[in-house]
Amino acid sequence: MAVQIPSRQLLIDGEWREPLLKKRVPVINPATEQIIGDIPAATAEDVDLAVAAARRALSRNKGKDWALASGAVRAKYLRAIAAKITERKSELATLEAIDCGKPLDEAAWDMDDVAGCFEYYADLAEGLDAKQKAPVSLPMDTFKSYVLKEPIGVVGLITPWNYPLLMAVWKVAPALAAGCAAILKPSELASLTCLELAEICRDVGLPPGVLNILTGLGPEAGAPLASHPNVDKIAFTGSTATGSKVMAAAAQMVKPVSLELGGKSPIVVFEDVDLDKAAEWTAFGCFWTNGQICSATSRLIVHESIAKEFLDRLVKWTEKIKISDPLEEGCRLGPVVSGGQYEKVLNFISTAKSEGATILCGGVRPEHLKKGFFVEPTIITDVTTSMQIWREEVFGPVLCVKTFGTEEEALDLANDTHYGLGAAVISNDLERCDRVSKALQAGIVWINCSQPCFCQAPWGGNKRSGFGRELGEWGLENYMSVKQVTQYVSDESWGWYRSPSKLSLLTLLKKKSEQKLAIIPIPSRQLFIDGEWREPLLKRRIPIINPTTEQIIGDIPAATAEDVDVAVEAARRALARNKGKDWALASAAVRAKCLLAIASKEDVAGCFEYYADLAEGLDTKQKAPVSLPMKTFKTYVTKEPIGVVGLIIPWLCSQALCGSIVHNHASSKQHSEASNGVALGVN
Ligand SMILES: NC(=O)C1=CN([C@@H]2O[C@H](COP(=O)(O)OP(=O)(O)OC[C@H]3O[C@@H](n4cnc5c(N)ncnc54)[C@H](O)[C@@H]3O)[C@@H](O)[C@H]2O)C=CC1
Ligand SMILES: NCCCC(=O)O
Repeated sequence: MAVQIPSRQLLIDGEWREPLLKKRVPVINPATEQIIGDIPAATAEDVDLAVAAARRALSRNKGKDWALASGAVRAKYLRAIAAKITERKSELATLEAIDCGKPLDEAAWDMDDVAGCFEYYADLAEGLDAKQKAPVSLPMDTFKSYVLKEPIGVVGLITPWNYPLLMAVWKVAPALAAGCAAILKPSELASLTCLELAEICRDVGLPPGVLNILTGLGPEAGAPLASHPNVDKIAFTGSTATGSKVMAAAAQMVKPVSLELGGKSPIVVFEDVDLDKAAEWTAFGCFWTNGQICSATSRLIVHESIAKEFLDRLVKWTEKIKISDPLEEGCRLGPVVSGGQYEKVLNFISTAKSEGATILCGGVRPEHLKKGFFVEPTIITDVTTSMQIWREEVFGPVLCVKTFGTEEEALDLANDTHYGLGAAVISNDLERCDRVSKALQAGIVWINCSQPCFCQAPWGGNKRSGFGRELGEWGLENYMSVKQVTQYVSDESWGWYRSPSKLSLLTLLKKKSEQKLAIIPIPSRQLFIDGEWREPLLKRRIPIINPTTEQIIGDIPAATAEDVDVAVEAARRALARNKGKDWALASAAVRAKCLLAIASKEDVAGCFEYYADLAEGLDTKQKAPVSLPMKTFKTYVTKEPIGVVGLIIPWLCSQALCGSIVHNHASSKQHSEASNGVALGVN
């Protein structure tokens, strides 16, 4: 089928604009290896124009046209875009399939998801208005406080090629719903549908500059966007290596980022499963989207008692997968996206072979396809945990396999990765599934399935898979900043300073307490590590100077990298002790008790007490159900501690601890104790 590729330019300020340097990048159909068109290639000069257009969009009519318009106004545009996507579904799906190589049926499914995502965020945009000015309950009735949620501003959205339009829309829809203006930079390997989104935005009359679309190369268009001083936030999906560069660039401007990166996700298959059902989910979990899914469950961990029979069955399912041109009817696996990706996948397979692994099936180009970047779905056994194929993301249709004997062994294997995006568990024992889900270190856990993804539920990873969550209400939060508004509502004057007409009581009290403080001895302390006072390994100390008298009044221990290592180890042990049950996996009420015990001993009690209350509340908020449009799946959300956290605080530490200068003013004694106690800890 000859498909017409529209010739497009960059979308800047609501207009098609030729790139200033007039560069273009060829579009190659990965199924035929032929050049079928080209896309405009933006450079830093175009990024400047797009950022300026986005800023204008935010400030036009004093913001009332977009950022300060009601959510209901923005929802109308989102719904109009959704309707156009649905109207053009078949054409868009075809463009997607020939651009990135995904089977046409999958591309059509993506277009439904794209329209659904715009609809979903239209609903959330409407809901935003009613949620503004949410009151904050305060312990003092002389103040009242509320919270405003505001659009972050101009956001840069950088996206990959595996779901070219869907990954873009996971960012575009919530960013626009929130009231941001955006610059989208899709992957140079697949941008056609994003350029059609540009045409759709023009069709529906989206205000100029609200969405700008810059196609082009990563270093030439993505990098200047990430480092641009007038961009307020970057949301990135792509490889861990590029994500780290984007984060470093954004850090120069202290710009927030959210990162959705790679993965090497496990699927654990227990001995009690229906072999065919489990085999189909295992194949789908790794071979769907031609294996190019960041959350692909590409490490199979199967119980040793069923391994042989299960693998026989899995090979049979795999060999039945129809590999063809993505536009051919019934295609279930197309080519990988590019020549570079094809070479990369084949190199992974040959390295696995040379390291001693066995190619159980696949591993080569399908015989019937002489052209195109096709790789047969591949299953690799005899894998060790030190092999590249076990540790690194392939981003192609390659599954590696290990067996286990006990649940504990399965979990050790599953969590044996720097990544933490997805994980799946297949078993008929739902209690076991629940237990295993809790212990899997991943942002998304599938039970008795792998990969289904709903725009209502949060998406994102831990460890080197990135941070921040897309989709659901969490996706909207990504593009909003939270503003606290606090008002003094008492008729009394504040009374902190000595009034010109009378000496305030508070000032007198303060003077008294200062006098008392002058005679308080400064305790001599060490570092607090692993529940013990420990002298710094290099035995260094820093003098404490009383800023009023300029005298040395004591000293504090000075940690170095060596002590940090010891403290981090202690914190990791604290998390792992008793399989986590002593702290991280203990009920939050247990942690609340500790906070209350501390509160009773410290003058900084208010903050500890407040978080003790919140900790107690955490338990009942776990497993919050997410309402889904399909009855065949159910989803819930749990909140887990991030892990070991380093807390670095400035010299105003006692205030930081109190959270408020209003009801707790700490003495200098408390200053030094606090800085000893909280330099590093487990959250
Ligand atoms: N966590 C998630 O939700 C997803 C993660 N991915 C990950 O993405 C990777 C594959 O996608 P690719 O497009 O190859 O990733 P990539 O990291 O090469 O490119 C991603 C995007 O970043 C741009 N880019 C490249 N260099 C840049 C730079 N220096 N500064 C700014 N932007 C730059 C590219 O042009 C592209 O638009 C895989 O590793 C996969 O795991 C893909 C899809 C979803
Ligand atoms: N089903 C969408 C998964 C997108 C991704 O690769 O993250």
